[in-house]
Amino acid sequence: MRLIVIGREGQVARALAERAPAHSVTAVLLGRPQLDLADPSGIEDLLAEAGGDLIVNAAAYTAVDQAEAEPDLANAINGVGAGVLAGVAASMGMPLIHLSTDYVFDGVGERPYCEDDAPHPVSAYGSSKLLGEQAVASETPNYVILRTAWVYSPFNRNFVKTMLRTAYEREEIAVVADQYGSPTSALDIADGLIAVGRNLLARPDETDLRGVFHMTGSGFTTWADFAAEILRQSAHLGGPTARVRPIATADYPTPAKRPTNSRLDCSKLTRIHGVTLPAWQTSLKPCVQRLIEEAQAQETHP
Ligand SMILES: NC(=O)C1=CN([C@@H]2O[C@H](COP(=O)(O)OP(=O)(O)OC[C@H]3O[C@@H](n4cnc5c(N)ncnc54)[C@H](OP(=O)(O)O)[C@@H]3O)[C@@H](O)[C@H]2O)C=CC1
Ligand SMILES: Cc1cn([C@H]2C[C@H](O)[C@@H](COP(=O)(O)OP(=O)(O)O[C@H]3O[C@@H](C)C(=O)[C@@H](O)[C@H]3O)O2)c(=O)[nH]c1=O
Ligand SMILES: [Mg+2]
Repeated sequence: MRLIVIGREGQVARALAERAPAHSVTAVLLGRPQLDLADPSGIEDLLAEAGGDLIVNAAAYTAVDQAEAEPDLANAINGVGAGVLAGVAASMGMPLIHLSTDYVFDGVGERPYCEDDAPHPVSAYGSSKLLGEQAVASETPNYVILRTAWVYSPFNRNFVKTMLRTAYEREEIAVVADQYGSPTSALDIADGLIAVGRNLLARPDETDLRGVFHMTGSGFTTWADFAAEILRQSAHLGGPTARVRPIATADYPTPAKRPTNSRLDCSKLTRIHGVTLPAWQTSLKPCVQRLIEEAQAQETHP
């Protein structure tokens, strides 16, 4: 299986590149400046040149707060750009796996969200990602949208890296304790996505395998408890640590509103694709260890 992955430096893109060989998969990564989703002319030529069995859209405008100030750019990349890519996938006869987010929901509901619950984004980023879902579904029937959440990895920017970096500088970190969700390792997403991709290629006419699926790490937590676990594991491994002070969302004002309940019900993915991601705490450990080792290596060999 040969994957064409859009997004070169992103967490999921880099995780796919790292995990592909273990699955005997080839991942070809395309990104800016050659391929810009905000300027989708010429995408078809680039994809034809890359050659592949399946397209993965792992590129997105992901700066949640910044998106409030530039919603048009977020919509162009996450909405229009995603749709153009889906149209190209359709015309080339390839399935598309597109990544989406828990932030398409308002988070007001009390239980984990299912795939057919009505989306209702409360941020510009969430709205742009919902536009993308709708654009993908209108361009091709041969798609899987994987909604994931709270993604972390050794790559790019994410909450785990922010907490470890902050712990080097401070003794206490205030973190919101009233938003619930599931931290998800980009490396686990890569493993799960490759399994989904194999199913799509093996059974090209099976409509049940297509559509929207939720895919997060197993179990739920809050950002504050996630932070506490990151710093507990770090301390245990000889890395930086800090106290976590649980605070309310109201005490951490941000430009973008986040859902209170970001929990996603992932049972459809288990049932239809046979994919279940590990418990969030299990996958966190090797990531924290790797980040600490990378930081230590940099200190010793500057
Ligand atoms: N991060 C998270 O917590 C979550 C992410 N998701 C979704 O998962 C997917 C992957 O996210 P993640 O790996 O974390 O993303 P990252 O923020 O790590 O990376 C995003 C990638 O998109 C690329 N990109 C941005 N704009 C464009 C553009 N105009 N044209 C081409 N490429 C562009 C960036 O390129 P460059 O390197 O050039 O900037 C970068 O490589 C996205 O769809 C995201 O919405 C869903 C839930 C949670
Ligand atoms: C850094 C920091 C954040 N927070 C809060 C803010 C926010 O509510 C929460 C997480 O902060 P972040 O900036 O990482 O959150 P955010 O960028 O909103 O993360 C989101 O990114 C997009 C791309 C997604 O799709 C979502 O699934 C989600 O992962 O923690 C604190 O309370 N204290 C802190 O020191
Ligand atoms: Mg952020």
